[in-house]
Amino acid sequence: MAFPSAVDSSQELLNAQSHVWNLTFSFINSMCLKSALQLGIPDAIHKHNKPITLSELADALSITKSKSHALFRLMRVLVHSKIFDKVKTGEEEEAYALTGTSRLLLRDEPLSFAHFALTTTDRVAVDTYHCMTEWFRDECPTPFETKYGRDVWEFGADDGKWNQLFNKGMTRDSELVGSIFVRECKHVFEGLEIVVDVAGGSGALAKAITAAFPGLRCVVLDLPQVVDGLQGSENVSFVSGDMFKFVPPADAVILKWILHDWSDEDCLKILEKCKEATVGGSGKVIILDMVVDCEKQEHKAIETQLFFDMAMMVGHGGKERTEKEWANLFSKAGFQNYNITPLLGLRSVIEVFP
Ligand SMILES: C[S@@+](CC[C@H](N)C(=O)[O-])C[C@H]1O[C@@H](n2cnc3c(N)ncnc32)[C@H](O)[C@@H]1O
Ligand SMILES: O=c1cc(-c2ccc(O)c(O)c2)oc2c(O)c(O)ccc12
Repeated sequence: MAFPSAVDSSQELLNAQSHVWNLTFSFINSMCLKSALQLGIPDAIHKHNKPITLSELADALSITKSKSHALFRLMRVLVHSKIFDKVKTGEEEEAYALTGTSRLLLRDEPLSFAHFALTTTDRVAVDTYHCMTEWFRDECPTPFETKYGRDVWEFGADDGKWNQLFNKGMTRDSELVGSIFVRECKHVFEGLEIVVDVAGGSGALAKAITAAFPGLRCVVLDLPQVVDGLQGSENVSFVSGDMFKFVPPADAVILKWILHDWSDEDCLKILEKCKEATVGGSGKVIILDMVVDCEKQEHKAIETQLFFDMAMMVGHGGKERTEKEWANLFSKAGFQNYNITPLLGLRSVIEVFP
C-alpha cells in the first residue's frame, strides 16, 4: 500500500488520522455544551449547593431512567473540556461541581454567557456552515444568505424567536463588557455629555455607562425590531433607524461589536455617518472589537479569534481585523489618530480621533 508522500512512518500516519478524527468530531464539543445548557445542567448543580452525584443530577433534570448512562457519558466529555469538575465525595463516590467556566453559564446570573452560547450553537446559525462550499461558488454575499435568501438582520425581522435569542445574547454580553468598560476606561468618558451607541441593541451598554457617569446622556440607535417598544429613562433614549442613513448628533459615538459584522466598504459608510454625527466631525468614535494578533497571542486565543472571523464571514460578510487593517480603515475614513486599550480577554477599546 502506498502511503501519502508527506507521511513516512506508521506513527505519523496514526497521528495524522487521530488529528483528522479529532477535527471532524470537534463540533461534538459545541453540541455537548448546547445540550448541557438546554438540559439546565449548570443551574441544577448550582441549585444543589454542593457537588452533585450522577443519580441526583439525573433526578434534578428529570432524565429518562434508561438514559442515565448517557448522562454519565455527556458529563465525561464536559469534564474533559473543563466545563465541569469531578470531585471525590467519599471512598467510592464522585460528584460534579461547577468550574469558573460553568459559573458563567448559569442562566439567571447577571453576567451569564448562556444565552450567547445558545445563539451561536442555534440551528439557525449552525446550518449556515453547511452552505459554505455552495457559497464559495455562488454570488451570495454570505453563506447566511445562501441558506436563507436574506441577510441576518432581515431574517431577524421575520423570525421573532431568533431575533429574541440573538438580542438576549448580545444584551448579556454588553452587561458583562459594560461593567468592565466603565470601571477600567473612565478616561474614555472624560468631558463627554452626550454619546450615541450606534446599533446599541437593547441598551445594556448605555445603561451601564449612564449608571457609572450620571452626568452623561446616551442615545441608543438600532433597527425597529430591536428598539421599538423599549422604555427609555432620564438618561437613556432609544431611536429606531438605519445607521447607514442617519446617526443622531453627539460628542462621541460608540460602536460595540458592529464593525466586525461588516465589510471594509460598509464600515467606511458607517464611519462616515458617525464622523458627521460628532458635532461637525470633531468628536471621537469609540470602538469595542477585537484586534487580531496572530504573533503575540497564545494558540487557543488565536484559534478563538479565527473562529470569530469565520463566524463574521459566514453570518454577516464581516471580519475580525488586525491593527494594520484597523489603521487602514481609519485612515481611509479620514481619521487622523487612534488609541488601542486592551479591555477584556480578546477585545479592545479603540478610540478614533478626527
Ligand atoms: C452584533 S449586534 C451588537 C449589538 C450591541 N452593540 C451589543 O454589542 O450588544 C449588531 C446590532 O446591529 C444592529 N443593526 C444591524 N444593522 C443595522 C442598521 N442598518 N442600523 C442600525 N442598527 C443595525 C442589529 O440590530 C444589532 O442590534
Ligand atoms: O458569536 C456570534 C455569532 C454570530 C452569528 C450570527 C449569525 C450566524 O449565522 C452565525 O453563524 C453567527 O453573530 C455575532 C455577531 O453579530 C456579533 O457582533 C458578535 C458575535 C456573534
